[in-house]
Amino acid sequence: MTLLEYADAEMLALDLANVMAGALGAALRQQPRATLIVPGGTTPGPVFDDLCAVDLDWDRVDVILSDERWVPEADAASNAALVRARLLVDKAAAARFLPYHRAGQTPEQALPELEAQVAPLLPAAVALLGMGADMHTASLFPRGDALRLALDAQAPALVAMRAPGQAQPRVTLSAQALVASLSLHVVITGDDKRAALERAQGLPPQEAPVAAILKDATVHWAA
Ligand SMILES: O=C1O[C@H](COP(=O)(O)O)[C@@H](O)[C@H](O)[C@H]1O
Repeated sequence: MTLLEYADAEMLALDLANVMAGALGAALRQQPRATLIVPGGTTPGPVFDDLCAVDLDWDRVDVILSDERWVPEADAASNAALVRARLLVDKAAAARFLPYHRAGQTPEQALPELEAQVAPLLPAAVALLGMGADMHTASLFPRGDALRLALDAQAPALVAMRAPGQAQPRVTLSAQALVASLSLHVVITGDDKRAALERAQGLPPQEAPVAAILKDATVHWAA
């Protein structure tokens, strides 16, 4: 794991967006299309604001979520809604986005179709992940009902997850799908998450799921 510390969240967002754009550009010089994995939640918005303005062949980029809360996009909890509002605008509006939520279906019902669409897009050229103070990343939650499967090296790309304290069911990329990414970044802010990151490094992934993806990751932190 590499830890990069920034003077403030604005510097972090700018630098991280540039690093991600560089890695996406490099991938697009080698292959016809490139996949970008992005998180939801409260942290990545400023990174999206900078990344969406970068000159890239966005029409050759496939954007998928690290995970989704099983709610329609009109719901404030929707990760897809965040991505549409903050990333898929400006130059990045040309990217292709694959949302996960399917109205009228449970995650389990939707999974076969989603797996068939997502698996061919992996490994991703670039993945950006968030982390909660409880040491979850994507929707790999401590005590999640499918955590064992999601941490398994043979796991499918996508796993349905329910976890104590989480209002909605989730779908999440498995740890294997995340760590296969060619360029893997984690964005965190605040002292509580910094302390959680340090704690996670001494714990097994069953207790601290983020530990499963840290080995080759670059963690970007600002207070
Ligand atoms: O529930 C989620 O949480 C994590 C972390 O979110 P944050 O609000 O603490 O930044 C996020 O990475 C994930 O995509 C989301 O579904």
